[in-house]
Amino acid sequence: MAQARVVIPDDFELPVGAFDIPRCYDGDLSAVVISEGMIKDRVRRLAKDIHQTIGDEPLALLCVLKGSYKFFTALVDELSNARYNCPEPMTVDFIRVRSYEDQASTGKIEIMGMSNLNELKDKNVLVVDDISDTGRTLDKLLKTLIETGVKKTWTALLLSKKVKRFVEVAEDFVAFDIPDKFIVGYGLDYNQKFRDLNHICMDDTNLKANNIQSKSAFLDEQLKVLNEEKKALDQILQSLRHQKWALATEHERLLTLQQHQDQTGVSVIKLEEKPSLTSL
Ligand SMILES: O=P(O)(O)OC[C@H]1O[C@H](OP(=O)(O)OP(=O)(O)O)[C@H](O)[C@@H]1O
Ligand code: HPA
Repeated sequence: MAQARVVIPDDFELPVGAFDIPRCYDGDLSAVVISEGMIKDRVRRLAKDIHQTIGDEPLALLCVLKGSYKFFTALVDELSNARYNCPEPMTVDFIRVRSYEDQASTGKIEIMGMSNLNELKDKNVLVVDDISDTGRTLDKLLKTLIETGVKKTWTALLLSKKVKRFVEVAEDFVAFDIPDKFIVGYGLDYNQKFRDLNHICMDDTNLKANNIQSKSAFLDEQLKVLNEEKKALDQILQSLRHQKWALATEHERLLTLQQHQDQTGVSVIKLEEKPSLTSL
C-alpha cells in the first residue's frame, strides 16, 4: 500500500500560548506548527512503513547530526518495536554534516566523522535526517555513501519542505511535508538555539522577516513618491534659476546703462555680457 503523506497546510499555525514552552524561549516563537504528540504518533507509523518496505533485512541506521538527534532516537525506538520478531540486527551510526548559517544554506556541505563510514561498506543503510530543504545535504551524503560502497540506501526524513529542491534526492520515508518557512525545535536550530524544544515551531524571525519585507516594500513606495516629487521640484528650481538669471541680467544691464548716463549725461542703450547661468 502506498504511504500516505501528511501535508501541513501553508497557513497552519497553533498559538504558542496553548503549549508548554520553556521560559528561555519566551517571545522567541510565533507559532507551533507540529506538536510533540503528533510527531510521536507519526514516527510510530513511519517506523511500521519502513519495516514493511525494507523487510527483515540487516539494517544500519545512520543519524545525520546534529539536527536529527531527537527524530533518530524516536525512530530507533519505534523501529526496534516494529522489528521485534526480526532475526536480523539493526545497528546505529552517527555522522555530522553542516552547511547552514543563520537561515540559509551556505552550499558548502561539511561532512565530519568520515572515518566510520567505511564500517557501512556492503550494508543496507537508512539515512535519517531531520529535514530536506535545498536537498544539498542528502545529495552529498548519498553520493559519499555510494563511493564508500554501501549495498543499498534509503532516506527517512522527519520533514520535507515544500520548496523547489536545488538537487532532487530520493525521499523514501517522510513524516511531514511542511510549508516553505524556517522552522525550529525537535532538533532543528537557528544558530544552535531551539534544538531542545519539544515541538516544531516557527521562530519569530519569520515574523520579523515578513515585517522587514513589508516595511521595505512600503519604503520603496515612499522612495518612488519622493523621487517623483524631487523631479518636479528640480524642474521648478531650474525654471526659478532661469528667471533669476534673466532678472540679474536685466538688473546688470540697467546698472551699466545708468553708469554710462551718469558719466556722459547721454542716454545710450548698451548691451552688456550676461552673467553665466552656473554662477547664479
Ligand atoms: O536540504 P538542505 O538545504 O541541505 O538542508 C538540510 C540540512 O540542514 C540542516 O543541517 P545544518 O547544516 O543546519 O546542520 P545541523 O544538523 O547541525 O543543524 C538539517 O539538519 C539538514 O541536515
Ligand atoms: O527550516 C529549517 N530550520 C532549521 N534548520 C534547517 N535546515 C534546513 N532548513 C531548516
